[in-house]
Amino acid sequence: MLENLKKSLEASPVIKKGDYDYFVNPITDGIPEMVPDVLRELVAIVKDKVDLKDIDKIVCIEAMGIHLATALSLETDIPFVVIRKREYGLPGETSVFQETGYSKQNLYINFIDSEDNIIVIDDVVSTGGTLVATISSLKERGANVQDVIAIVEKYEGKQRVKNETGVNVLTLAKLDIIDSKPVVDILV
Ligand SMILES: O=P(O)(O)OC[C@H]1O[C@H](OP(=O)(O)OP(=O)(O)O)[C@H](O)[C@@H]1O
Ligand SMILES: Nc1nc2[nH]cnc2c(=O)[nH]1
Repeated sequence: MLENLKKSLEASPVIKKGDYDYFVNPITDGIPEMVPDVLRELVAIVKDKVDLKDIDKIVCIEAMGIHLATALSLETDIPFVVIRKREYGLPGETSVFQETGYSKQNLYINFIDSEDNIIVIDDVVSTGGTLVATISSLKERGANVQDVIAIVEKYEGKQRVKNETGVNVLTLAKLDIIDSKPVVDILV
């Protein structure tokens, strides 16, 4: 299963962001072009693995969670909300400090209500900084974070998310960068 995803991840160029090895792939960057069949296959697996019947909202993180949430929303008719990198200053907005292996910035949460039953979908969990901060913030708002999905797991971030939030992230592929080359295992 997911042979196309494996091939695509293995073909990812690796660039440097400071000391950080950053892989470039359609799922995580939108370049090279995303093949619709791969996206369909990912959504089919998420639908199969996650109980979506009581989910009020799919929540994704700008930018590279948006195409995943869109595809899942079209397949399930569940609405989605984007955690943005832009501040709106709307009533009820909360900010989250996001730190990755190569960046630091604020994210802004709007229109996720107390008691909303949500799933979070993102492209990659690496250091876990993004998901730890967003899951904690969503819980503080009173949302019930039923499931969290990241298509690719890199480094030890998934374990960090588990340790710091208690949430198990569903990941479909593990990618390590060894000698500047991606090494990939499919997990489902
Ligand atoms: O586990 P972490 O180390 O926190 O890394 C994961 C995050 O890094 C990327 O986001 P980025 O802020 O680069 O934004 P993008 O989606 O716009 O590429 C990715 O989309 C994840 O949200
Ligand atoms: N595309 C991409 N996104 C990331 N987010 C965190 N690490 C990475 C990475 O290596 N590549």
